[in-house]
Amino acid sequence: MTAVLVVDDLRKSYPGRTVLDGVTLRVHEGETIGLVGPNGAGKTTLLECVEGIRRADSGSVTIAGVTASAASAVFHLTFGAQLQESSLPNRLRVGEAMRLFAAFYDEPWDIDDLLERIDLREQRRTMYGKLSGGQKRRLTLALALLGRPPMVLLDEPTTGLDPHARLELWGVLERLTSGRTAILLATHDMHEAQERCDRIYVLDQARMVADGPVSRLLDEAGLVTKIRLPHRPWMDEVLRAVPGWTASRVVAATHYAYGGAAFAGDAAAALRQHLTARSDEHGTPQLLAGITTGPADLEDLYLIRTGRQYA
Ligand SMILES: Nc1ncnc2c1ncn2[C@@H]1O[C@H](COP(=O)(O)OP(=O)(O)OP(=O)(O)O)[C@@H](O)[C@H]1O
Repeated sequence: MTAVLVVDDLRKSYPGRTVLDGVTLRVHEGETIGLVGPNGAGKTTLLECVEGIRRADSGSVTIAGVTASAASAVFHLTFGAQLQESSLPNRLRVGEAMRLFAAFYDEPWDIDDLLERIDLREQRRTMYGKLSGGQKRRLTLALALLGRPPMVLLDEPTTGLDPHARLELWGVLERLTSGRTAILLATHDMHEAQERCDRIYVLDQARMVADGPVSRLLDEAGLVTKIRLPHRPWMDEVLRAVPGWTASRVVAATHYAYGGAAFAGDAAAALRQHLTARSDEHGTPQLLAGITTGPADLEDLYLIRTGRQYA
């Protein structure tokens, strides 16, 4: 597979703070890649360095073989971007915005066709300020893709949208990229990232702490099965005796115990056995009734890799 975006050993510091500490990343043709990480992890800074609007201290960024540079018109044709603050003048009409942006490109998308695909044909004469949040987001996404770039960068594109508007936006993205355009998506929505992305990069405290397809990351981290049960102070001691247990997370009075493949089969039964012994001792029979078992997901991996609670 051809790499469209190549980021190598990117470093960026602000006075007294390192924001990117040797970040390396690849996005290949047609891939949808998720970039996740806690607030302040450096995601926006990374996207800004990729777009050439922020200069890194060292390292390199190329898109479609062109080196990132704010001044290079050729570089700006290699990608489209929908940023957190993407916005247009309130009085600009939908059709006017399309024509304005189309003028930047040699072979832009046909405007009527594009309006149809983003379901804004009837809003052609509507001013940007009068559109709903979902319509605004569909329009700015279409403008990012109007020049048919090989790559698109999206910074939290669905944040603040209701579930229908989110689905509509994903529909638009699929219709406009058709599996050809490389997509880098920064998001806080773990379910969306798991469902939509081919691979995930987890950025935490300026470094990439995990990268790969979600199923492989979960497997490697030993996070296949999740058992949820009421927490007791002696729970870790009991779990250490259960084969396959890899990690735990405690939130308020709930204990989340994780395990790899070996944990999946009889772990809940083994756990029940261990707990039965302790339950008698501690008089907590309701513990057994509170056990639920299910698959671990990207949110679990994220919380464990970027949280400060380790097993
Ligand atoms: N121009 C700047 N000067 C100094 N510090 C900055 C500047 N821009 C960002 N930072 C700091 O760099 C760190 C990373 O910020 P960044 O916006 O890249 O994180 P993020 O992962 O995108 O966060 P969020 O998920 O909240 O959008 C933060 O601590 C932020 O305060």
